[in-house]
Amino acid sequence: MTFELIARPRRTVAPGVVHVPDWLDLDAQRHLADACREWAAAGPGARRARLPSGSTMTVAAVCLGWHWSPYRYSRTRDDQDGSPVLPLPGWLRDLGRAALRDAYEDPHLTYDPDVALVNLYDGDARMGQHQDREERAPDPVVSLSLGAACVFRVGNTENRNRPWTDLELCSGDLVVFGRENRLAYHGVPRLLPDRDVPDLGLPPGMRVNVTLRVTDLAD
Ligand SMILES: O=C(O)CCC(=O)C(=O)O
Ligand SMILES: [Fe+2]
Repeated sequence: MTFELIARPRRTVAPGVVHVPDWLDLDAQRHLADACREWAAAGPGARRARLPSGSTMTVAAVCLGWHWSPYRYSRTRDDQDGSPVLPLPGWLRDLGRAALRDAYEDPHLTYDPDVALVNLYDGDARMGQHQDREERAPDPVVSLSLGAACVFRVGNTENRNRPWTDLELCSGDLVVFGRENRLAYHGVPRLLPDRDVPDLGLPPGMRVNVTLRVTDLAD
């Protein structure tokens, strides 16, 4: 298997939006992928959420800390069997804080995410342009990608349309979006299944994305 020989540079895509390629080394990717596999298999498992329009998302997801279903958070898996949401482990919160500090190049930033969404993409799965706006806190979103590469589209804060910037996210990449672009529309228009992928024990062609956020909600 061949890998990129030329390092991809870190990039500030827009104010508050930073892409750090290869932020997770291979061991860290394997550790996170193993955990995602366990979360996706626990209890009622990952599910493709139903949208208010009646259609079903093509991405399957499992949540930690708070259960997100379109378009609200709850402590129980309300669109599944009603069981309690899985806990958000401290090590993942710490990983998110380290990611944010690296992306924003400020080792003193505080960041206490209380929710993680684990998204599982395969085949034709995609995610339309949307805002992450069910959170009460203004803190950034931290996104970690594993497995198959994809196009990640970062748009503007006004609407789903242009201007936008398309990034290629590969396994181990970090994206942070916050500050004046915390509410930027974003999405995943397609996977890039032809790219080389490190062996993380994921099914062939699968992409996993973990986003950490601060809802600041109370029970
Ligand atoms: O899969 C991604 O990279 C983005 C996921 C996302 O936007 C979300 O979970 O709200
Ligand atoms: Fe999102």
